[in-house]
This record gives sequence, structure tokens and C-alpha cells, in this order.
Amino acid sequence: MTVPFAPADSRLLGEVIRARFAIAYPGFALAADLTLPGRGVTALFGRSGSGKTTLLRAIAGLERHPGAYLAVNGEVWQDGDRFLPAHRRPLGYVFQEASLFPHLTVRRNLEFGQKRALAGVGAAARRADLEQTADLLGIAPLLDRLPDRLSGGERQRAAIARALLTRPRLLLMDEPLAALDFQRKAEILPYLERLHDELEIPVLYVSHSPDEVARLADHLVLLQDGQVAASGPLRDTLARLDLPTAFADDAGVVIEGTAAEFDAAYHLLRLTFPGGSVHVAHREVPVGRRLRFQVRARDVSLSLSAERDSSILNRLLATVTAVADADTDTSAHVLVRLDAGGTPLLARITRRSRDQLGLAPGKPVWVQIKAVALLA
Ligand SMILES: Nc1ncnc2c1ncn2[C@@H]1O[C@H](COP(=O)(O)OP(=O)(O)OP(=O)(O)O)[C@@H](O)[C@H]1O
Repeated sequence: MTVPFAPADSRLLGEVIRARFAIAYPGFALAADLTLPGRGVTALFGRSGSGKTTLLRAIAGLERHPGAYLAVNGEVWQDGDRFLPAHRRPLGYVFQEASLFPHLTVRRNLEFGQKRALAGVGAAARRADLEQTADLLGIAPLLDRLPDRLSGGERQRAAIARALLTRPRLLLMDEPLAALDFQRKAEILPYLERLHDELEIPVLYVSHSPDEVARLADHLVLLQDGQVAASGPLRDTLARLDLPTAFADDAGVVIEGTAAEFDAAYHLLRLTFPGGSVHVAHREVPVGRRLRFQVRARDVSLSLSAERDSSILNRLLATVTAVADADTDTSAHVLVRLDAGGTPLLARITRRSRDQLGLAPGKPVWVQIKAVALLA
């Protein structure tokens, strides 16, 4: 396997991705100086034209931008005059459209991916690796088919498997679901969630779909007109009031809970998290399983007492940490950020309610959650 440039001191670079790029095209400039986790899924999120693909291609080394710096988990891929060309970077790249060879079966396509990475590995080990990866992506029964006999979602899963079989140390995914219809997206997302749980390598995932980001990302980079508007853990970044996403209609937080008990009589699953617990309508899952759920700001109301005689099932005690008005004076709403035992939450309430309840940072309140969306 190709050995990328050794770092001067890998301990200083740590298990992170350091990426610094300044890119200028006529009419567009991108400036990014990022430190990203060396494991898990980082979403590059932003509107069309914000620079997501430009950044991903620069990280892949498909374009050489002078003055840039890139190190991935202790290996320097670009620094000053050093530039590891794209074909020598140990990375997998998955595009919007699966680019499988049309004349080769899925198996041959996957073997092609393996060739470079497993030069010194025996045939049996290669086959085991291929079959394990095919299983992970649910394409084992499709290995003998040609790509044009696959659905769009199956083709994309085969493309992901091929990328993984190159044994990359970084996986880049550029809107891998964008070309699929709703049904196919729904079909492929559980496989991406499995990857999220099982991959040891970092994944950079370009998307402009808030739903995909909520389900898959651990870390969020928000790009705006070529600038990094925010970069941080998903949980904290979604709860920021100072970002353009905050007042969007679907603003809300994502919480990772642990299945604690199942109420078979009412078909309700109780999920615990540091701030308390919530009930969601769901089938039984093993106790201890981690599940993500989303709480939108518009589905949260606040009161000063527990109001136990309401139909709302999910009620938590929290403290107000910030209150923000929308940019426009004409908005009837404010956004309240809360802390429930270390878990941030957002509530969208009217300005009138804010004044009536006297909401200000430090005030304890009861949070009532009208709807919890399970993201699995
Ligand atoms: N090679 C290039 N030469 C000149 N301009 C470019 C080049 N590549 C990208 N651009 C411009 O840079 C800007 C950012 O493009 P980019 O594809 O990175 O955005 P994006 O956020 O990925 O958008 P989308 O979500 O639509 O894919 C656009 O204005 C685009 O026209």
C-alpha cells in the first residue's frame, strides 16, 4: 500500500482531519480552516453553490490549490510543496451517480476496487472481505448481476461497497442519495446508518438534506457562500441561535437516546438521555439500543408548572439558557434555547408567551414536547 507523507509529529496531529484551503474561482471564493473528528460522519451542509463539492474535491486532491494544508489522522496529504496526488490518497469517493463499470458484474466491479488495496493479500482473504462488505450493504444476492439490472439504490450501495473495498482511510460521499427518489432513499438510509455504526474511518458526507444530516451526522460543517459559518458537534450546532438555520421552519435538535423499556400495552418505547426520558410510538427494541430522535422547536411548548392534566406525554424540567428574536421585527415568534441535564433543546414560542412567562436565561421551566420523531 502507498505510504503517504509521514507527519513531522503524528502526536501533534492526533486523530483528526486538519484541512485548510483558500480557493478562488472567478466569482467564487472558498476559505476553510477546519479541524474535524478522525472518526464518525461529518456532514458538509449548505445551499447549492456554497462550496461543498469544491471542498470535497480539494480534500480528494482532484485539484491542487497552492498554500493548502491537509492531514488525515496523522498523515499529511498536502503541505507547502508536498502534494499527494489523488490516485495515491487512500480514500474512497462516492458520487451522486454510481459510476460502476456497465460491462462488469457487481462482483467484478467490487474486485476492481480491491485490486489496488489488497495487492499482497491472498484470494481467500479477499473473497471474505468482499463478502463481508457485500453483506454490510445488503448486496450479497446481487453479486452476479450487471449494473443495469439493479435499482438506483442498489447501484449506489454497490458503489459504496466498491469504495470501501479499496480499504480507504477516509470516505468522501458527495450527495450519494441526491439522484434517488423518496422510496430508494428510504431503502438505502438504514445501510448508511449501519456504516455509521461500523466504520472505523472518518466519512465526509456532502448533503443539503436536513433529514439526512439529522440521521447520519455526528459533526456538522455549515458552509455559506464559501465560508464556514459553523463547525461543531451536530447536537450543539443544531441548537445554536446565531446561525441562519435557527429560524428555519424545521429547526430543532437531534438527541441520542438509549432504549430503556417498552410498554407493550400502549406500544410506547421509553428512551433515556442525560436530560430525562421521552416516550415514542415504536415497536420493541432491545434495551440498551441507541436511537436518535429529533425534537423540532415548533413542537416544544413551555410552562412554569408541570401541567400533569394535559395529553402531552413528554415533559422535562429544563433551564432557559438563551432567548433570541428573529432578524425581522415583524415575527411573532422567538426561539428559546434550553438545557435539560446537559442536553440542548430549542422551543419556538410567541413573543407574548415569552413576556407572560418572564422567560430569561437561568429561569427553570417545564418543557412539553408535542412530537418526537424517531430517526430510524
Ligand atoms: N472549476 C471551477 N471553476 C470555476 N468555478 C467553479 C469551479 N468549480 C466550482 N465552481 C463554482 O464554485 C461555486 C461552488 O460550487 P460547488 O459545486 O462547490 O457548490 P456546492 O455547494 O457543492 O453546490 P451543489 O449543492 O449545487 O452541488 C459555484 O459558484 C461554482 O460555479
